Amino acid sequence: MSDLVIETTGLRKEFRTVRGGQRVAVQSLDLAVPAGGGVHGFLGPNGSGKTTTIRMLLGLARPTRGTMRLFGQPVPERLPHVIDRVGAVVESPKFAPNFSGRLNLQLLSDAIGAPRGRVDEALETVQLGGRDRDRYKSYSLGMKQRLAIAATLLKRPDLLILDEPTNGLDPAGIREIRETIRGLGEAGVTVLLSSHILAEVQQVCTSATIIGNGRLLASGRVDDLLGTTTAHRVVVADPERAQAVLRDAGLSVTVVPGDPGPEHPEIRVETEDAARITQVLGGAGLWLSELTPLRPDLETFFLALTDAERLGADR
Ligand SMILES: Nc1ncnc2c1ncn2[C@@H]1O[C@H](COP(=O)(O)OP(=O)(O)OP(=O)(O)O)[C@@H](O)[C@H]1O
Repeated sequence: MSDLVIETTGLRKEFRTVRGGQRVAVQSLDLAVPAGGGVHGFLGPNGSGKTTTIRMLLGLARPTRGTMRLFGQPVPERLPHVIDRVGAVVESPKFAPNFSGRLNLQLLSDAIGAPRGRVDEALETVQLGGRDRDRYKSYSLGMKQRLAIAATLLKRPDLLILDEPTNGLDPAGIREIRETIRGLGEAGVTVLLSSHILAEVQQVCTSATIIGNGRLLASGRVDDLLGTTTAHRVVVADPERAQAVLRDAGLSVTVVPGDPGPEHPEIRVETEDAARITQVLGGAGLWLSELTPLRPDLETFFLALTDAERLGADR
């Protein structure tokens, strides 16, 4: 029994262009999303092949080459056997505009024969904020997106695939969707969350796959991808003396303009050993007002990877 919820091997998709040429949207993609719940980011710049990959997994597009498995079952061949365990929001779902969100869900629930109470349960999870009896057409984009997620929850999926669910939302809408997704991951649902907004995804994902030009660039736990802290930011009243003292102790130090400005410089010390910094400064009678571990964020990591990919592609 495979412990991967999603597994693709050598996946490739070619499209024919109108001029009779060929566009490779996905090439040799090995995607592995572990079972056990949590949010897996599927990250890549616009046009990198995320939607195409998701469409193939859901049987909406046919791969040119390669194999795919959902819950260990080969798809699309065995898709009918696993599709009940999969919820997906890929394109804007079609709801009846003049019916309430609740009625829309009730109709869907009846259509799939879901047990009574599922509609309440799904609405509870996405927090429609008491607007469930209002007409769908009066909903904000964020509410429409939350209703779409609620619709997928009617069958209590083990795997939820969300393609850019925060596209077009304002910061408050993004935060609400993020909290919903985080809650689902914590409740044991495995979520594949595609996005090109990295800062956003970093806050909810435990693991991630990064693609560029249809190719795998990196995959793994977010903590492992980013590595550990290698430097600290230090704020002290006398940065000049602090620099000298730290350098005398053999530490590598750079001075960076602080926030609110260059008149409040901060010191960057290239060590993961926070205790050593406090010991050296304290020994010289210099007291820290701030000590912050610096880690690369996913955005920096992603841009470095995808820039390298772009440079490679231009060659
Ligand atoms: N039906 C199609 N016919 C031709 N080319 C296509 C088709 N669908 C996608 N493509 C191309 O395949 C590439 C990958 O597109 P895809 O939509 O999968 O990327 P994406 O990572 O989801 O991007 P985005 O973040 O913009 O949604 C793009 O170059 C796109 O133009």
